[in-house]
Amino acid sequence: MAVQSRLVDAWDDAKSSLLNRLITLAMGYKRNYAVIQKILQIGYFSFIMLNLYRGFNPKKKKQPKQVGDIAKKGVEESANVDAKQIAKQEKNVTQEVEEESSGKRGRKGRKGRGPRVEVDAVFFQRLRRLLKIVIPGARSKESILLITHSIFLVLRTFISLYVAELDGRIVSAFVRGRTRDFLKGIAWWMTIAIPATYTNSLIDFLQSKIALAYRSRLTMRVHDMYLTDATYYTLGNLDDRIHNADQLIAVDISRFATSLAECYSNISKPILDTMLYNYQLSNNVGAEGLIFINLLVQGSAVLLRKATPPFGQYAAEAQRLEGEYRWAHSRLIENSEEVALYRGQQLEKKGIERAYFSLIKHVNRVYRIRIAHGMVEEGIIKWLWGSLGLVICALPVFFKIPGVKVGDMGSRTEAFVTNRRLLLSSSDAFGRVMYSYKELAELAGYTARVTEILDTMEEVKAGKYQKKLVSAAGTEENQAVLSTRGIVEEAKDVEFENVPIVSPNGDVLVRSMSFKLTQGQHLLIVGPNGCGKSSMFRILGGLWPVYGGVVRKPPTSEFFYLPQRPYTSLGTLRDQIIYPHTVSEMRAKGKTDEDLMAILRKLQIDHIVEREGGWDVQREWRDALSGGDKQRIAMSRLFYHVPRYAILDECTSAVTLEVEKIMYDYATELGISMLTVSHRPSLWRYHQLVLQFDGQGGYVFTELDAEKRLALQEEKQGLEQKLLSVPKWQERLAQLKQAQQEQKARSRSSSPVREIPQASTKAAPAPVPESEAPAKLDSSFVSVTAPAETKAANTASAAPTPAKVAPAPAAEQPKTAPQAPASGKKSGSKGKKNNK
Ligand SMILES: Nc1ncnc2c1ncn2[C@@H]1O[C@H](COP(=O)(O)OP(=O)(O)OP(=O)(O)O)[C@@H](O)[C@H]1O
Repeated sequence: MAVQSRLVDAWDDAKSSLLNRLITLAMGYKRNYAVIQKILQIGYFSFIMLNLYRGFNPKKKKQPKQVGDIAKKGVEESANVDAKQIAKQEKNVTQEVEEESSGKRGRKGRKGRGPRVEVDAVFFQRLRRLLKIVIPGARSKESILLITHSIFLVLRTFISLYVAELDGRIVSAFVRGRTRDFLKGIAWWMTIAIPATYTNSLIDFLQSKIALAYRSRLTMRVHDMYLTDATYYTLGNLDDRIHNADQLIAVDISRFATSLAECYSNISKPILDTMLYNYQLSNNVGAEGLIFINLLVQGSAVLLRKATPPFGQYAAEAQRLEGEYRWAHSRLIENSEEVALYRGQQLEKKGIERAYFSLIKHVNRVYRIRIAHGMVEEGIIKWLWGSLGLVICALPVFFKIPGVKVGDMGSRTEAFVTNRRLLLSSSDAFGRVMYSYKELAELAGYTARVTEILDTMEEVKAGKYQKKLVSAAGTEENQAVLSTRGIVEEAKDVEFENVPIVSPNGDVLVRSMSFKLTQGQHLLIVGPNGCGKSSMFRILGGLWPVYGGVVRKPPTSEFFYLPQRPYTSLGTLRDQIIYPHTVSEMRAKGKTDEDLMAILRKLQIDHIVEREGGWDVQREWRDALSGGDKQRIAMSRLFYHVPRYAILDECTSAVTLEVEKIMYDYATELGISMLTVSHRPSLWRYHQLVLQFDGQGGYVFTELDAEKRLALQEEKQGLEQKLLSVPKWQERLAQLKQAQQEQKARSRSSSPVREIPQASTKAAPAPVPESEAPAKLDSSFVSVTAPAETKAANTASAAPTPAKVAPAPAAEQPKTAPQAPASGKKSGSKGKKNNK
């Protein structure tokens, strides 16, 4: 019993001491309420700031090997690796490039196999790089716009805070029935509307201006890179990474700029709003409840974030597919004439629709994902957090909060309305921070696309290409060629010294080429299709890399290129002739329209000026001029610029021999050295040197004796024509032999045999010049069957009856063929029948 009573006493003591302590704690809490509130508020805001900071600066994850890394090794460093490794590596690069272009990557990219598109350290690293471009300095136009924009964003938040309080006052005046206060409140409401509406409109305006300014900065930077060093060419021809640079430059940069500008106001303002509204709320309802509810909100936000699909990845993929679809259309427009003449629209339609449906399939998939995600998102943000908010607003009414007065119904209504408005604004702001995660993910997608083009251009400019290589490129011998780089030196003459000709896909067309062309000499380049004739020009023009040896040449400005399909620029007729000069450059050069007219007159195309309506008429010259006109306009460019060297790549294929002669004579007169690719023998006499490719990797560089070569060519053509007749003559010979055998057989079986006098039975051999005869015909051949068409011809011919010895088929019969003497009597039955 005693023990029990002792235990009860001890328990009572403990209870009263705990109670005392709690009372002391509560008293202390009440006494220091203001300080505690401050500490809680500071702790709460520090926590929010830390969370935000961590959100924007995630830990750097170990980066997977990117395609670029592999590619860097692909061509450049592969000399140090054995052939097996190269083949394997090449296969990987090819596979990755193929996957990239066929859009198979999808979420794989997230697992580290492809370019990452996530809101992570890589994204912020890329974004920082782009921000340096779009906001180049603190005093730049963009900074000033951003600061002004930020000021108005803050102003709007303060206006909202004031409006929340005003709203409470108006409702309170209404509940209390105080007409004067109510009207005063309404008057303020109307007054505040003026700065509020102005601020809102200005925020939208400034946001658009910022987006435009970002776009311009980035576009200018990309143009600077894209339109120098022929990057627009190398990007498409020597590298496989960028398939639609036009889409990237024209559309993706714009989307990035808009998204970046939106993200700023959609993230910075809601963050500021959340802080200010929550601060105000914590003053009104106490920091404790707010912290508790915010912890719940933070927890659900983390869940929501985890459940957010990779929208950035989806945005990037959608952009890529948009680009493919657009490209399919632009290809059709570019080649509309060819497609129309082939009636190839059905096939083209299939291709275009394939691109379109790939895009639509992807967009639909994203829409479906968005439904589920949107439901979860709205359920949490709007409904769950909304109800929590209502609980917070009611806290001062149901719980006694130190320092917060709960007055009459009017004050309670005022407090509730104000808090509810604050809470709505706060949850809206927090919701926008949450939604902005999605926008941020999309921004990550655009950032990745824009960074991709910048990175690729930088690498391409530095000579690092990623291209699907031909299988032959993997051989040890070819790798040795691909792994080195040659030297380009400036010189007066053109000289190749042991230079390999290599196509961008690693095909070694000629292992080592050497030749020299001094100024004033003309070089003819011949060889079968695809042997590397134009490739040599591309190396000479600096478009393709030099993989070895030494290229000595004058600067690129000393060369002028005339292709088979001349380029027509946008602009006037004058612009076509002076391209790539501008009119002011033309004037500075001391040239006038009369000079241009003189050039056109020389090329017999001066009538075009009047026909088209003068020098200043603008047209789509590609369609307005015929093929020959375009080639002559291109020639006029040559005579306007008068370069030291002209590269003529089948540039006279559509003009007459007369115009061709005028062009070559005039170019020679002007001292232009010509490097011509042409299969026309008529051009030989203008060249002293010839570079002949054999199409097997070999070549001959020698002097060109046009007369001798033309004679040889003629003889060769004659022989080739004769050789064409050989099979027919052989067939004929076989017929004759067979006829002879039949004749002999018949003569042996018939008795008594009437001897045919030898002289009269001798048929003249077919009238074949000796050189053409495949074999000497036996003179005893008589009365054999002629081919149908010959028989008809013979029947129609005048008497005497033509020989029954069949001549060669009509088409093959030489014009000088003598008539065979008649021998109708000895004709076989078939011959007789025919003669009837
Ligand atoms: N941009 C490119 N990318 C990959 N390969 C290319 C590229 N341009 C040309 N080639 C390849 O290089 C090889 C040589 O091409 P090139 O244009 O020099 O031939 P060519 O001798 O001028 O032929 P043709 O007489 O038909 O014009 C061809 O096999 C071609 O497929």
